[in-house]
Amino acid sequence: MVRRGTGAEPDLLYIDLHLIHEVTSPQAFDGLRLSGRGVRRPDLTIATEDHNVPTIDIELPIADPVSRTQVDTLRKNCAEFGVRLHPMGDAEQGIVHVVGPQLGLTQPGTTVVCGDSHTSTHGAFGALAFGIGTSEVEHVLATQTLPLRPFKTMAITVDGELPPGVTAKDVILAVIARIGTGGGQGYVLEYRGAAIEKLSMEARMTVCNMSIEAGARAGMIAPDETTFAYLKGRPHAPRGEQWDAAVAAWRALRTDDDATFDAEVHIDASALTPYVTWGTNPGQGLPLSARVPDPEAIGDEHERAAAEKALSYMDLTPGTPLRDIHVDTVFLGSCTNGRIEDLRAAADVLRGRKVADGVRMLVVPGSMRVRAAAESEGLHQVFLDAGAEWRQAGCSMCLGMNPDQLKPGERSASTSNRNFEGRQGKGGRTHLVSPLVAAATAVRGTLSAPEDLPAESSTDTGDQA
Ligand SMILES: CC(C)[C@H](C(=O)O)[C@@H](O)C(=O)O
Ligand code: SF4
Repeated sequence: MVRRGTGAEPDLLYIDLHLIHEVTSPQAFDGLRLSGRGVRRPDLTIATEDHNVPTIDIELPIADPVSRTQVDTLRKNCAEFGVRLHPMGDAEQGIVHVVGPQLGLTQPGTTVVCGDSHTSTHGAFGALAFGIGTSEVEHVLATQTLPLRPFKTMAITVDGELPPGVTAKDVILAVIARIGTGGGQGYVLEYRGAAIEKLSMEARMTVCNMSIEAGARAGMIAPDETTFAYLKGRPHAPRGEQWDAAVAAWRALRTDDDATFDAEVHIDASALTPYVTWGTNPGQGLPLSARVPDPEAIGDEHERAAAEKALSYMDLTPGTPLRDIHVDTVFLGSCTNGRIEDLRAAADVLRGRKVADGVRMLVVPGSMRVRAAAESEGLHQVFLDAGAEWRQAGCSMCLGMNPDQLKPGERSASTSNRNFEGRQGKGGRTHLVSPLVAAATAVRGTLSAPEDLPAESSTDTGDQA
């Protein structure tokens, strides 16, 4: 089979959607200014403030001078170059990877880029979506194109049915534990199989979001009825006849049944259980029912050394049941798990229960729209009644570029995607978990699944009616 573009020259891709945030755009705009260029397609470019924004007191000026400068610079750049911006407090503001899909901007068959590694999220729609560096951001701003060499292809087939309580987050943590943080390098991953087809769009985004944590630039899922139903009626989705034509074209995008891949991985969904990470990269994960691994038992020298280093940073002893690990912080949010279904799942666990003494739980919706939806369903009240904090939208403690950080030595259960050393604050320790595990952990104070919780002590006698 001859593959187009395998020669020395890269292909030149036209970019259908360019997402921008405050962290990776300032030098790109500076570059445009220096060379006297404008933004080629402001209509295909959209910006939001997410990384540096505080999640409380957002009506006040940003206290941290670095964050304030980042956000002010984005505002100035967007005004000068005519780029649509959703600033802090705006009804459409939020994490860039939550905002694009919810506006219906992310569509099947399109090319989506952003100066952000988790752009892979948008692949859930059957888009080719990947993160780019700041010089590439400048290139796309100036030309709306990007030179690119083809990737290798990897099929990740998740067959069977997920057991109750096992979520998209557990699927992707299990995938990364299997193939490793370098396993996807050079590949675009296609997630397929019965268990993937059954996932909602939000769950598919959770899976594709973490493709980058397996080393892949992008991950995708074939568009289907679930995709079309999600998109229909969204502000930027096609309408009327254009909608019908679009759906007809999108239906043709699926991978052929007889397609071959450069690599294949098979996972049996029915064998999966809730997953948590014990180490300092997203591949260092195990079923919640397991124990902290013993580096001595790891054959591969490299992996053994990495495990030793990780356990020392995480202050964990081999053999400790993962369920016995105490946390002091629970973070529910991020572009991995900060959508309305994630909040609903966690609220279902927390309803009628309390966050354990000594545990702080932060609930940070992925966007202002998610926040509004949660409030209209009363979820915020469930979180507040349980003793959690209900915040404004942004990246928040996913990486702590705002005041939401772990203190040195603090330990979190976090629904985000990276557990690197210091990721959530200098000296902080992170266990990556699903929203269900996050909520149950908040109640028990140690890493837990909802099934570990005693039945709700309901005071509702049902005689009010
Ligand atoms: C700040 C940004 C460049 C970074 C990324 O590329 O992913 C961030 O979003 C992250 O999650 O670490
Ligand atoms: S939520 Fe986290 S992973 Fe997502 S864009 Fe923000 S910092 Fe990056």
